[in-house]
Amino acid sequence: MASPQGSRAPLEFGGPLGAAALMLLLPATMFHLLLVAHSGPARLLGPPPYLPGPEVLWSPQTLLLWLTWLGLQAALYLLPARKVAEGQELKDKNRLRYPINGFQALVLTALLVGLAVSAGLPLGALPEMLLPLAFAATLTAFIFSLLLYLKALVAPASALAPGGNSGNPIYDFFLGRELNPRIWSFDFKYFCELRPGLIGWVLINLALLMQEAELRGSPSLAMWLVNGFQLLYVGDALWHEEAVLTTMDITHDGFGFMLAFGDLAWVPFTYSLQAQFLLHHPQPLGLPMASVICLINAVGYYIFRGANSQKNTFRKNPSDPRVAGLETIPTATGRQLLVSGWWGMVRHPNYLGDLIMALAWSLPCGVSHLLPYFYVLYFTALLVHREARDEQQCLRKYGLAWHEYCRRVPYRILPYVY
Ligand SMILES: NC(=O)C1=CN([C@@H]2O[C@H](COP(=O)(O)OP(=O)(O)OC[C@H]3O[C@@H](n4cnc5c(N)ncnc54)[C@H](OP(=O)(O)O)[C@@H]3O)[C@@H](O)[C@H]2O)C=CC1
Ligand SMILES: CC(C)CCC[C@@H](C)[C@H]1CC=C2C3=C(CC[C@@]21C)[C@@]1(C)CC[C@H](O)C[C@@H]1CC3
Repeated sequence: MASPQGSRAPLEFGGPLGAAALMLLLPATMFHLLLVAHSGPARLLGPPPYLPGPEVLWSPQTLLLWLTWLGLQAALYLLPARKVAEGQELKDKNRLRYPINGFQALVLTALLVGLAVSAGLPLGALPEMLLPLAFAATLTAFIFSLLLYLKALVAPASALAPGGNSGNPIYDFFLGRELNPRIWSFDFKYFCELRPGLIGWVLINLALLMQEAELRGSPSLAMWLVNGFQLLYVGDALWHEEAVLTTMDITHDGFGFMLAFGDLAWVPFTYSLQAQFLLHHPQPLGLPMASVICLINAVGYYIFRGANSQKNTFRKNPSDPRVAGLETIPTATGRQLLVSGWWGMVRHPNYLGDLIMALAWSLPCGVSHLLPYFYVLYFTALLVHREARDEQQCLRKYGLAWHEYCRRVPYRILPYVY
């Protein structure tokens, strides 16, 4: 099958073999983490304490709960939005429209959960259901990716993604064939990227905090910090929801197993690992250390938000007074590249800020275990790989101008190191 660009796009993620391995490895890693976080020794690299049987993983009630959650988030997505944004220009010169109501969905979910808890909903029971819930999410991701793959068979060539159309079914199933699969105006990829997984993550964190309060009389300082930091991160992502429309996930990658599993299962069940760890392995944390950790998170957030906002403002309106004074490099596409400000320090200052925050989320868990640092390790690998993919795409887009940018700003993420 020809790629939509006419010539075949180079294979990523190790081709079909790499894709097949990742489809097994990613769910296995997620279940391993969920099991190990509960166990006494909590060894990241050790064997899981036990292998759960089908009776532990599978429960129709949990599947129903998970589908209700997806249904609730879909209903909130369909509510009137404060704004409707246009996406990047597509190959057929059209632009898709996206509702900007993610933050509203977060607030409404919080209100609904608050009401349900005050009416007696035992949210503290959620941590006991993480394994079957993660199984339901993984199953949903597999079935959903299969339906997306089939849907792409009848999609016009102009709707296909540049990457996920190699002709190898395993690779294409993993990467995703259609760029923006939709039914009417409901955009599946955009919905999944920001709603059920991200909001589910903070809900799981909250349930872990409530369970800790039940067990120990009150939540620990470490648990408060992890909850607060990650709520800030998710709230920020939903507040700046429009920015996701320019990420490679929306503009370049198809919607397949990688993103469906990543969004629906990986994010809520592994990104909540620190809070899971703290519930079962309470860590003493004094105020001086907590203040240092808050400072680290604040520095990370300052860089992350400063860099993202500077680029978004510049891309929307280069004459905006907040960015008009910055030095730029012209490119043959007519777009410019910032070469001073945050984007003149390293080529991915937003990744640096994100990584500093990742560290701050793990530090409240102490230094006795490696497990809570899984996120830092995984995230470093993800961002290094993502940065390399982005470089390739920028090189294709901007050619010589990108070479000039790399010459002027030689470091990728960490000044003078990488
Ligand atoms: N928590 C998580 O799991 C994850 C978090 N993230 C976070 O999401 C955010 C978005 O990340 P991501 O989509 O990867 O990438 P970026 O937001 O960094 O966007 C990269 C794009 O920015 C533009 N760009 C690059 N350099 C310049 C420059 N000097 N001047 C102007 N524009 C430039 C290019 O696109 P163009 O020129 O076309 O505008 C490039 O393709 C980041 O903050 C990241 O940390 C990302 C992945 C996972
Ligand atoms: C399962 C694999 C390991 C890969 C999964 C990748 C996904 C988990 C991530 C791909 C890009 C993402 C982005 C975010 C969350 C993680 C995923 C979905 C954000 C929404 C996180 C908050 C930021 O402010 C914006 C991010 C955009 C990209």
